[in-house]
Amino acid sequence: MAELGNDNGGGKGLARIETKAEDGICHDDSALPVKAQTIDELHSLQKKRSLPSTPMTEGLLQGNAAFATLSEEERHKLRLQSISASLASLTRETGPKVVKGDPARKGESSKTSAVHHHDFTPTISISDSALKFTHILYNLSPAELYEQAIKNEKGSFITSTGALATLSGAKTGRSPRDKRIVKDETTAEELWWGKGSPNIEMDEHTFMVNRERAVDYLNSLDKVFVNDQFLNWDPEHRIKVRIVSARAYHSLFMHNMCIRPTPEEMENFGTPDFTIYNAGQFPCNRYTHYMTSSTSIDINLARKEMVILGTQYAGEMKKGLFGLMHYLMPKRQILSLHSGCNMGKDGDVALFFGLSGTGKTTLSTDRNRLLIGDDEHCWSENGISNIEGGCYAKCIDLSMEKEPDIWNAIKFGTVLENVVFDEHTREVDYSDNSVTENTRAAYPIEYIPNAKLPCVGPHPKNVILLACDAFGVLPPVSKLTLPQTMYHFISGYTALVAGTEEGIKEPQATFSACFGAAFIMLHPTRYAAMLVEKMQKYGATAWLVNTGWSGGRYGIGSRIKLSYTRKIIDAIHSGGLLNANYQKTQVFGLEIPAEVEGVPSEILDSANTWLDKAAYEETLLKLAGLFKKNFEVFANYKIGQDDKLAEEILAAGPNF
Ligand SMILES: Nc1ncnc2c1ncn2[C@@H]1O[C@H](COP(=O)(O)OP(=O)(O)O)[C@@H](O)[C@H]1O
Ligand SMILES: C=C(OP(=O)(O)O)C(=O)O
Ligand SMILES: [Ca+2]
Ligand SMILES: [Mn+2]
Repeated sequence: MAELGNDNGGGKGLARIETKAEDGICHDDSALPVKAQTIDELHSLQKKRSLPSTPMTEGLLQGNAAFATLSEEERHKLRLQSISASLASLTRETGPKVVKGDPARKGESSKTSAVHHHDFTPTISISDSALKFTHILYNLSPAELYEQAIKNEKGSFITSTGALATLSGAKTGRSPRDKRIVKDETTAEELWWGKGSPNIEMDEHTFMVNRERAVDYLNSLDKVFVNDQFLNWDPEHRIKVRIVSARAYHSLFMHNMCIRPTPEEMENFGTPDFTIYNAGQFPCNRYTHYMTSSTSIDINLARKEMVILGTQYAGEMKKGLFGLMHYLMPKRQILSLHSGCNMGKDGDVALFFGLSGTGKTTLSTDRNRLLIGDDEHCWSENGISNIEGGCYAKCIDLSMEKEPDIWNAIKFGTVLENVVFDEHTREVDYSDNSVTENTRAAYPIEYIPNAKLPCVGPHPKNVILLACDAFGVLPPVSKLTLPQTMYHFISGYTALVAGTEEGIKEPQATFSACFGAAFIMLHPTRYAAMLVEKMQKYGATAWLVNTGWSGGRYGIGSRIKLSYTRKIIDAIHSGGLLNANYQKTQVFGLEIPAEVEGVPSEILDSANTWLDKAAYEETLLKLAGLFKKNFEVFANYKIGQDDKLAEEILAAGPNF
């Protein structure tokens, strides 16, 4: 065995290999050694502390004047106190002791300012849980949330394009039957209750039982995530929301979906206007009054709180907040809309209404236009504003060719829910529905290259009602009169196919008032009246677009090609379609154009596309009957100021 050296220090170990800088050999050794004395110190050098946020100027602090005079440290302390108060429960009356930062990284954070809340006299005896700390992971960045998710949440992986793949658990869609709204003296008067309404009541006490269950669960954890963010890009009507959740997946989802505050806005956030407690991993107690399953989504408008138990589907949070906006905004004469929205280069704005899966996200994301938002908007005196800061796209069968902008948005920072990927390459197979048909991508709106920032625009020129008609009888496009617009807006029709099992399944007609009955709080006619008033005032034209079947119902015909639908939408935007020759259809009385550039004319009248004419007639009448039956509940309602309008709307439905 060769000798390694000659200065063997008395058998204490291996001899040192001598390297001399001046012999010109070991160049890679010539750099200065690291400054750190220990491994821990070395690791502490890896992460640079974020710069303190920009000094505040007077103007930015309107309404938060008290905050302005405080030092950075005092503001941090106030924030922790506010979070502690958010997490107050019966066992810990003033909230837990909260510490900023990850418990796994003890001593690393230079700002572990804890808030101890035990200088009060407890009215009930302290429990063990009251003595523990809850670590708060406050407004973490996407990178930090990735690390948290991958370390702690099963089913979290990085995909080949850098997105965070997550599993939402047993629930992969919303649970509207498990949603409850607290009925108190005020909401009993204000909200829409009873037949057809999405608002199922619960009492204040039961809400508190569920709230306590959620808060106790969250407080029992070592750490919880807190997001402080905004809703609504209209600065006059911005709402501050706080989301407390147990999963990094939920925190990243809301980071993407709500409006992200700037560092200054974060410093001066103050008290939230509304708080979500997402304890989705933990079930509700089925023995609690009003509960019919282990899932409960509870909204208390008086307390400005929402509690989630028993479902981890993240869309529940975004749509819960949408419900809140449907309550708050009409009080300010602002119309809240379940719609996508985009704007042409010349400033022409279009709204896309439609139920889930009808194409709001797909069609509002358009290479040639600026994206204002894909799902939730407000129409005020100031024009249109997006409520959210991100998009939530369906990804089943997503392809680069058909939807390039959505495809490219699936990168670092994007949450990919319930998709299936190759275990080695981590390439996603968008055609795989093994987990669910409702696979989703949530990304910040700026991931779409032609997003309109800030997400606001002028009053709309076109209002497009989307229906995915699996019966295959509605025409691909028709121009609507104002009463027809109201009729179809209040009806809120779409028909999807029930299941994904083999074999032909009957299409299921769905009627959802205002194209979003699950989220509205007031009677549909209240929103409809506002829509009429605004469309008249600003001269908008409405269109009904069938993004569903043609040539026969589901199982016989086929879905209208996305490329044709896009051509139709192009013709609406350009104004060209206004000049087409129109002809009225039977039964529904819809005005259909003879020609649309780039679309085969024979498909424009659905009757032409069916081989079996008798089956067409029969299916048409069947659907018309379903419309009629659905509208019965609205027949006696007044819309707007004059009675004539209500009559006209009723007459604008199918006639047979
Ligand atoms: N003709 C069409 N028009 C619109 N979408 C279509 C069409 N054909 C197929 N699709 C698919 O339907 C789905 C529409 O979903 P999405 O745009 O997310 O709906 P929403 O945002 O209204 O919930 C997408 O997966 C899209 O690719
Ligand atoms: C998130 C949802 O919205 P949409 O399908 O309309 O995009 C939903 O309805 O659960
Ligand atoms: Ca939606
Ligand atoms: Mn959508």
